[in-house]
Amino acid sequence: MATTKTSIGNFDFENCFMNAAGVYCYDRNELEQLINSQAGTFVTKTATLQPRPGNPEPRYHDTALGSINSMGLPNLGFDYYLDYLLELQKTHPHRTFFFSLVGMSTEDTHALLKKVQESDFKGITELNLSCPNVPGKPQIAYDLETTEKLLADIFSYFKKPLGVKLPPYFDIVHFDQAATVFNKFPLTFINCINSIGNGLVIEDESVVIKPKNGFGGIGGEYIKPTALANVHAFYQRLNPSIKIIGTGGVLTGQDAFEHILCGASMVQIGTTLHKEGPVAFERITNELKDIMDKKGYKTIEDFRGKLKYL
Ligand SMILES: O=C1NC(=O)NC(C(=O)O)N1
Repeated sequence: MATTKTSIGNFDFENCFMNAAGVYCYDRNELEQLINSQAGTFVTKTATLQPRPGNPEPRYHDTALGSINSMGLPNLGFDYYLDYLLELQKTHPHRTFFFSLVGMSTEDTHALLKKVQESDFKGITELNLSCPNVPGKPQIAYDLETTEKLLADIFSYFKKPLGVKLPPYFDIVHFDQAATVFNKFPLTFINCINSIGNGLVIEDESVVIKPKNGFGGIGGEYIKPTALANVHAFYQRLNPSIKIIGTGGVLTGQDAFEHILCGASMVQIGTTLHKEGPVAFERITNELKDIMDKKGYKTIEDFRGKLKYL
C-alpha cells in the first residue's frame, strides 16, 4: 500500500495533505477538528498583530466550480494562535503545525516575526504575502522589489523555519524574476497559490459578496491550471532546498497527484474543505493512494516533480 508521507524542511508528516490558510482554521474548535482528521498538519488562519473583524458580510460564496471570498483577514489576533500553538507543543509534542501571519504594515510584519522568533514556537511559519482582499492593500508578492527587501530584513533576525504564501503569477518572466528573489533566501518552502485575486461572480443581476462591490479571491476548479503552472514553474527554478506546497483546485486524489507531479511536497485544500468538511482529507488521501498503487508508486518521491513533456 502506498504511503502519502512527506517532509518539509526538517519536519516529517504522516500525510501530505493539510488545510489552506483561511479554511477551517479560525479558532481552536476548527483547528481541533483538523488535528483529529486525516490531515497531516494544519495552518492557522492568517494572524495579524491585533484581532480583526474582517470585511462586511456576505464575504464568502460557494459556486458550482469553486468559491469567491473577500474575508479581509478576520482573525482572533496573533496571541490567540500563538498561545494555542504553544499548548499543542505540550499536548501533541510529536506533531508540527504551521502558523500563518502577516502584518497590516511592514513594521507590524517585523513585530510579529520577532515575537515568533523570541517565542518557544517550534513549528513552521507561513508569511502571507498574497491576501487580495484588504481594501487599499496590494498583494505584497506582486512587488518583487519590496518582497526582496522584506525578506532580506526578516532573515537578518528570523532563524526559524519560514515559508511564503504567494499569489499566482501569470508571466514566464515573472516566474524567472520571482524565483531569482526567493533563491537568495533560506526559505523552507513557498506555497503556490493563494486565491486568484479580484474575480467577479454574478448571480442573476447581482454580485454575490458585499466587499469591494463583489470583487474577491477565486478558488476551486477555476484555478487548478494556474496553481499547477505556478507549482511547476517554481519547481523548475528554485533551489531544491526550498520545498513547494501546492494549493488550488484540489477536489480529488487525481488533482493532488497532479500537484505532486508538478513538484509539490505538500498539498493544501481550501474550497473543497470548506464545502465537504474535514472528511475530505480521508477521501482524497485514499483516492491518491489508489492512484499510486495502480501506478506502482510507493512514496510521493517516486513521482514528485516528474511531470512528462511531449
Ligand atoms: O490570503 C487570503 N486569501 C484569500 O483568498 N482570502 C483571505 C482573506 O480575505 O482573509 N486571505
